[in-house]
Amino acid sequence: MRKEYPDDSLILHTDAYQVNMIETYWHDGIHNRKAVFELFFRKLPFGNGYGIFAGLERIIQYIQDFRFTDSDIEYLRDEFGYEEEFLAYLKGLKFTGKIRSMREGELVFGNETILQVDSTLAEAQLVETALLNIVNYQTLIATKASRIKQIIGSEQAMEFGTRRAQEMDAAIWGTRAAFIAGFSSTSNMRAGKLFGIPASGTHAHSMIQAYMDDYTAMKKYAESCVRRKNKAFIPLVDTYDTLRSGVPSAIKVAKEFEGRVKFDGIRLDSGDMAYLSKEARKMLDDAGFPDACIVASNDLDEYTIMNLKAQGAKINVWGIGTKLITAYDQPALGAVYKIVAIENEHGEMLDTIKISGNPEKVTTPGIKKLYRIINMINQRSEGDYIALDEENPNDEDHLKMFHPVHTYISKFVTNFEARDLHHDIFVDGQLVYELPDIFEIQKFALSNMDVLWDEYKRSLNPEEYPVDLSQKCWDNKIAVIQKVKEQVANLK
Ligand SMILES: Nc1ncnc2c1ncn2[C@@H]1O[C@H](COP(=O)(O)OP(=O)(O)OP(=O)(O)O)[C@@H](O)[C@H]1O
Ligand SMILES: O=P(O)(O)OC[C@H]1O[C@H](OP(=O)(O)OP(=O)(O)O)[C@H](O)[C@@H]1O
Ligand SMILES: O=C(O)c1cccnc1
Repeated sequence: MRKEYPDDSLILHTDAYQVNMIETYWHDGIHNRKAVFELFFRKLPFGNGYGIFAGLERIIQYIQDFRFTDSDIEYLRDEFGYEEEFLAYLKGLKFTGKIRSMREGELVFGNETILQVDSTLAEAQLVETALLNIVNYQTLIATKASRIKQIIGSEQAMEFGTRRAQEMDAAIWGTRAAFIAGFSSTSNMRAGKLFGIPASGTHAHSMIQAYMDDYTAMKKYAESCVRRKNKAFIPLVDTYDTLRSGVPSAIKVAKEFEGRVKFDGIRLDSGDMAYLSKEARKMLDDAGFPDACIVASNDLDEYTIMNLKAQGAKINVWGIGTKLITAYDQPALGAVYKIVAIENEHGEMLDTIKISGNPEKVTTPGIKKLYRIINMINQRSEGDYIALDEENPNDEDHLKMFHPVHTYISKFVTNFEARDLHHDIFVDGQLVYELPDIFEIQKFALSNMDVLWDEYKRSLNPEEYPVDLSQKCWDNKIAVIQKVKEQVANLK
């Protein structure tokens, strides 16, 4: 019979190759050398012009819990036969290094570092898989949610996706990511409990079916709303016949319960939602409920919403599930985690590079900083600027920005502020960052949109936002490439 182990830590939420590599380093005695890794993606998802970073809260939890439990060690011993001495080393392992990261809700673009891990080689390597797992999913969903929110504008977006999410973790962290990007609520009560996101909802068709008719069900539901704190009454009107039975019953019950429930509106979940919403709007207005909203749901995404708006649909609250929470049109973000510097046997840090036949896949060596160059006249961003650690663009009074591949595309920027986008999260293994509450993170994410020109925000064919290398960073990259080439040429 298979031996069972308790699920009591996340440290083995990693690829087996990470542990194999660490064993290699440990045996060779280089596991405690300093190493710096950077996490970034190359291409924005959904053809969008910007991304929204999410995932830091879970990363903090993960790093704080970063240790091998007895059962982890037992599993490694039983299944892989690692040496006892190595297992003893693992047992004592904790995260001792530094993590710098963007704040959640930050705007992020291709080929720029979201997060930098500066620690021992072993520690920095071991966290790779989990960090990518967290950032790839949450950033993808935050970006999808932001795309949808851009189309919705100031109207409310409710997150309804839990039942369709790729399992429970995805539902919880996905809905949090959606809230960061500007959604107003979650249907998931656990997410409400854990993160403080407003949890709210309407009801399902099953309730109408259980009572066999719209009016009876809505009346019973209204009675229940009276007993609840917020008194919100939003009946679903499309179970039998939206305009003949659903909306009239909703109006009748709302009148009967006037003053006792808050008739926030009705929900439409099928049929021609442009037509039905316009007709329902007239009926609600004529009945004296001009403030009652029309909530729409059913396979919505930014495209359908845009289309409904173009048809003049009278929808003012949008319930969005499947297509958001599963990132339906692009189910993965390709963030990677690359080593950029490593300590040698003399204690010096050496820059490292990964060369590829594909120029886009050549990494940028060296420990770097990332700045957003804000034009102080219009408060808009001129682009992002990757500089070597020792550089500070704020010391310059005019900054040359040039395309990192097509270098002849360049501009000089004056009267700017270079904002360092990375913040210390862990220093010497200790958490030094206080995570803002979820409302502050959302506020930050929404305010970031103001620094972007509209050209980067449109959902179709946005302009490419500049992510440039400083001259020194670019020169360093070329020099390291040259060095590697010479090294390879000298091989016999
Ligand atoms: N006026 C409209 N213009 C564009 N798309 C619409 C319009 N009305 C509804 N839709 C979208 O069309 C799709 C199909 O709607 P429909 O009501 O036929 O759903 P369904 O899935 O067949 O119904 P049900 O959920 O009851 O099974 C949904 O994604 C819906 O959001
Ligand atoms: O379509 P989504 O964007 O994923 O939004 C969530 C959907 O989940 C519910 O449907 P479901 O068929 O599960 O149940 P119901 O219609 O009977 O409530 C709800 O009515 C929405 O249509
Ligand atoms: O509250 C709702 O209306 C709701 C919640 C989850 C999924 N569909 C609808």
